[in-house]
Amino acid sequence: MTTDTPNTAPPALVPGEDAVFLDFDGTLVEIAPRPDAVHVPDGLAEVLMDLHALCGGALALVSGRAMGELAAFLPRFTGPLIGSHGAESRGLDLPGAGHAVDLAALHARFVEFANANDLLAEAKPHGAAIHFRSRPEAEALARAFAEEMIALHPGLTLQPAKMAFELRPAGATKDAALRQLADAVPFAGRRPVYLGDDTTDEPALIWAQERGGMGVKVGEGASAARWRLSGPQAVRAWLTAATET
Ligand SMILES: O=P(O)(O)OC[C@H]1O[C@H](O[C@H]2O[C@H](CO)[C@@H](O)[C@H](O)[C@H]2O)[C@H](O)[C@@H](O)[C@@H]1O
Repeated sequence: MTTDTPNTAPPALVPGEDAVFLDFDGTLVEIAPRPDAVHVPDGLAEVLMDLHALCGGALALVSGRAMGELAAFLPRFTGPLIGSHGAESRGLDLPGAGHAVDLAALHARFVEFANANDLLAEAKPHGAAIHFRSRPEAEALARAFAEEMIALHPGLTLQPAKMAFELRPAGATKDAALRQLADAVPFAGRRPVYLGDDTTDEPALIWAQERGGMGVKVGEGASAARWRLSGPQAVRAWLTAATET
């Protein structure tokens, strides 16, 4: 259930006991006008690598982004990645998602619609997204298009995002991926700590708390998380502090 999260900063991480799961956009890095315009601050990969080591390898990035993009944004982070909402991963024993969608045709249709309506199409390895951040008034138009595409592509489902509508494989969710990993090395026996900013993160925030861990909502908005950090800068400072103790 989504509730109003108190504006209470989480207590310090305990790297010897915690398993840390971090969303990317809006959590580790600030939201940008376009998906390819995010700024990754100097030193972020190094902090993540330090914390990954302190946590005995139990730190993973968990994103709706394509895994290859995550890797490209953070080339010096070599730890586990979960991309495309759980449909793909690196360094983890996850099955990935299967579907029978003609992605080339889907991507072409998204580009055609975006060009005709001054929107932005994002081709993803397991789906696609239509972004309306540059034209907020086009939200209903973008949603109608995404719903039309869903109806034509069984196996994909609608994933509302920040100023965007995505199509992702049904069943590929962040919390489903984490449920499959939680009892395996190096995460087993550790307290899950999940940080996220978006609706796609809510089930994972709830999952972490149900397992006796911490859910940390990043930024404004209602959430089921018990803890909150004000934005990516506060997240980075909180993570950095955990590497300095
Ligand atoms: O799960 P996340 O790591 O939070 O990724 C969610 C989606 O993030 C990206 O879109 C969002 O961020 C963009 C850059 O800040 C922004 O321009 C856009 O409006 C946001 O929706 C990404 O493009 C998607 O593929 C991710 O699923």
